[in-house]
Amino acid sequence: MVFVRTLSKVARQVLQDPGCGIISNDNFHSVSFSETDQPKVLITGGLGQLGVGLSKLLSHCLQLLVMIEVSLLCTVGPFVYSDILDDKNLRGIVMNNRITWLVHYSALLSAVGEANVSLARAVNITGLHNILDIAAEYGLRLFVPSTIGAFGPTSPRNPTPDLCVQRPRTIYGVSKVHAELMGEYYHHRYGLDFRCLRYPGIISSDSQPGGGTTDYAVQIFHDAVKTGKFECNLKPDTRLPMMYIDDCLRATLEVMEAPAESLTMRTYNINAMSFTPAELVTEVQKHLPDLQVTYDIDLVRQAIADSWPMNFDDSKACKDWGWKHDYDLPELVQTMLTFIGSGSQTARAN
Ligand SMILES: NC(=O)C1=CN([C@@H]2O[C@H](COP(=O)(O)OP(=O)(O)OC[C@H]3O[C@@H](n4cnc5c(N)ncnc54)[C@H](O)[C@@H]3O)[C@@H](O)[C@H]2O)C=CC1
Ligand SMILES: CC(=O)[C@H](N)C(=O)O
Repeated sequence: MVFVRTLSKVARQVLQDPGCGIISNDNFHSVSFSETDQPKVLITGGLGQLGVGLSKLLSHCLQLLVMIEVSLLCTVGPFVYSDILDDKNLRGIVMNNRITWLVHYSALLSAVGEANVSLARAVNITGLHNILDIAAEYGLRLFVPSTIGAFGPTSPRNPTPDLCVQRPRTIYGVSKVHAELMGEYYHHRYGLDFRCLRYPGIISSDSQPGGGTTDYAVQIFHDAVKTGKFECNLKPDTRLPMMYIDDCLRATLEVMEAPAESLTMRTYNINAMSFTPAELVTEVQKHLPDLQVTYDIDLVRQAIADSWPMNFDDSKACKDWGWKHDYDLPELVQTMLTFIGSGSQTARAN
């Protein structure tokens, strides 16, 4: 049970250092975070792929976790309805819940962003402006994820370093470069405690992917288990950096907890593995040899993928705050099939 392993790792950390995770309403006095206060975490985009993962993880350690969503459905934790564009409402949520850490996951991903540029611009850019202002005003520690999508065809692709040309060709990528730069600007200008990781494509079993270019690497597991057939929308030799969600969430908590003096930058690449659809199929077929795979290329997604990094250089994250991934491709596939396989058996039994 790999997920449990990650949970217990975080739980262990929390027990050893009460300042790093447990929330107590009793001893909370200030809205500004200090090393002795315990964080109260607000997650925006709480029902997305990453928000579900992080809120599940933190709900085991934290007594208060607030999530913001555009819909009223709720899985875990206290839950607040709000549009990221409604800055007045956001301010009220932060103030009333005495939030100290904000994890800003609300966004439109790369493929859906291209299908609705004006909405992506509003959510990813105006939404970010709201979050930055509120975080600066209330002295919050702010995490905003960036992505491999923040690079473009003129960036070095194999490997892609932290600092290089960034000229993405999607509204998603443009909004993420904007987020990196605005966060760093607010840090230098106003002292905002802004922290940002560039995630690879994230793979998880307990929610559906939200309209990205790397979605195929999640969908294959669901289709392989349910139907034994998978139609891939990227070419078989398209190489992209990927990461299992447990590694991604652990990296996020580690960078949030890192002492400020250990951070020589505010935006870091993180890396785990890098594979093509063909390599992923081969690994899945080691467990499900009857899996049939066909290719029907989505031209929009393919063009995006061809402009993204093939390998990510995360040496700065390793050096500054000790980042190290746990999952490589074989463990990822084994874990995904175990979770999705057992989930579908339970569903069939019910
Ligand atoms: N999943 C991945 O592979 C990667 C994700 N990221 C970043 O991580 C973050 C979370 O990604 P995912 O969870 O995969 O995305 P997702 O698409 O699964 O979830 C995004 C969430 O944002 C919410 N949202 C959209 N419009 C909103 C609005 N107006 N107000 C409030 N909430 C709104 C959606 O309801 C959804 O729950 C995003 O910022 C994304 O750019 C970065 C790199 C890779
Ligand atoms: C890598 C990402 O940022 C996301 N999964 C997408 O494909 O848009």
